Amino acid sequence: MSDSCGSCSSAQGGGCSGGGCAESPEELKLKKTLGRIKHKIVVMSGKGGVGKSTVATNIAVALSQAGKRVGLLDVDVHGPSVPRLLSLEGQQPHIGSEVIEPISWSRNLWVMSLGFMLPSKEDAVIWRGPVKMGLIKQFVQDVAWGDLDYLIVDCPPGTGDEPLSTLQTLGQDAHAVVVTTPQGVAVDDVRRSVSFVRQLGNPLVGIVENMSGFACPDCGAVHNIFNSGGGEELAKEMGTKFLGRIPIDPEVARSGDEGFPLVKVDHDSATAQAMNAVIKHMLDLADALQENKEMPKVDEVNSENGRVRIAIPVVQGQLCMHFGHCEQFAMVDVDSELKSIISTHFETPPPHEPGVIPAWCADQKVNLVIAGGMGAKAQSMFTDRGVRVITGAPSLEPEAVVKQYLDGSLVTGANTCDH
Ligand SMILES: Nc1ncnc2c1ncn2[C@@H]1O[C@H](COP(=O)(O)OP(=O)(O)OP(=O)(O)O)[C@@H](O)[C@H]1O
Repeated sequence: MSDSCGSCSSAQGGGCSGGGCAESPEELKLKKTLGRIKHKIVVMSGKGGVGKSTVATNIAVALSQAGKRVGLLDVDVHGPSVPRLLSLEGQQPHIGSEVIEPISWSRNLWVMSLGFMLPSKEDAVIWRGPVKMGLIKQFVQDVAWGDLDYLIVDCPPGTGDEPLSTLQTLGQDAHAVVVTTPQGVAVDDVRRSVSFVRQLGNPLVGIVENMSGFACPDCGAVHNIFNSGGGEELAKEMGTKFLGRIPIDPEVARSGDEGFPLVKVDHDSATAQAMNAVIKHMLDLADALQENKEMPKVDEVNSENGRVRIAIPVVQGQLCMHFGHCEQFAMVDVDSELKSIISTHFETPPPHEPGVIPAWCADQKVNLVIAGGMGAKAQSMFTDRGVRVITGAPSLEPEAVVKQYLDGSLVTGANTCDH
């Protein structure tokens, strides 16, 4: 068995043929299911009770109201609350010999939750890690989700088995949304969640600050009774997007208790508008994927005997969102035929002056630059030297960015420096 086979599940199950790993029927089934889902969004939080399930449910409902085909998966094995939030308590999904039918909430929103499987809502679930991990995989692979525009996953809080298993099952193109409240402790926990997502190499959509200010039921205005802005500061510090603030609103709690998500029953209040502003970022993912289609494929980029050098500006070991302010460039050499990384080394660029870095990159035999933001002038200077440019890449470790680029899962957002 080759070294690279050692960690694969086929090898561990004894099914590796040695000349390349044959995928097990389960792995093929999972791949097929995931191949029919355009966007996977995992809603996480560092801490419990910050409104993660409320946000996940409202995202799913709002996307379905926008005409998208949506699946909502509640993998909070210790406190599944989605059935209550959608008035689906007591529903029983049909379990066939090969598939489980999700519960249909509307014409284009389907739901699966462990809550449907428990005999009563008082039942506690005491399962160890491997059982929970198996269950999460089964909920993705064995549920008849069909063709979806979005699968929204409500994860338990923290950075334990369930979020790990969820992201590993859904794959490297699953995006994370991290929910926090403005308080310091929650913000610290979120810092851990963001690092966790990055370590796994998954992209983040960004951070939502829930329970931020108070929406007065009498005058409709939002009052900042406690601190707010912690989530926004953290997003800035961690180089990710701030998706917006949602105030504390008694209507959110009431509509949740009654099983009608706020975005279904209210379109005009400050809170409904705040939620819709957050959801707009999920809708923008589709546009980003569209832009991605224009991305040059690795075999369309200039190369030297099939070896393409990709330069990524980095700061503190991760892609730097501002091209001109990077500390170093990671030079990642890839085999354009095998679509694999050959080697990575780091180079310190000369001081940033207009035109200097494009010339220096060309001297370093760079064929492609993948950056967060880059001005139009710099882009054309690269192009003039035969160096292709991709902008709007996420702030991840350089090899994680290149792996996503090579397997076609790199999702680019807005060019953060488009002057
Ligand atoms: N913006 C808000 N305004 C008022 N109440 C809210 C708001 N967001 C959430 N809540 C309420 O806070 C409580 C906790 O919310 P929710 O269950 O969504 O949190 P969670 O982070 O998913 O919790 P858990 O850690 O238990 O999974 C619920 O009663 C919910 O109705």
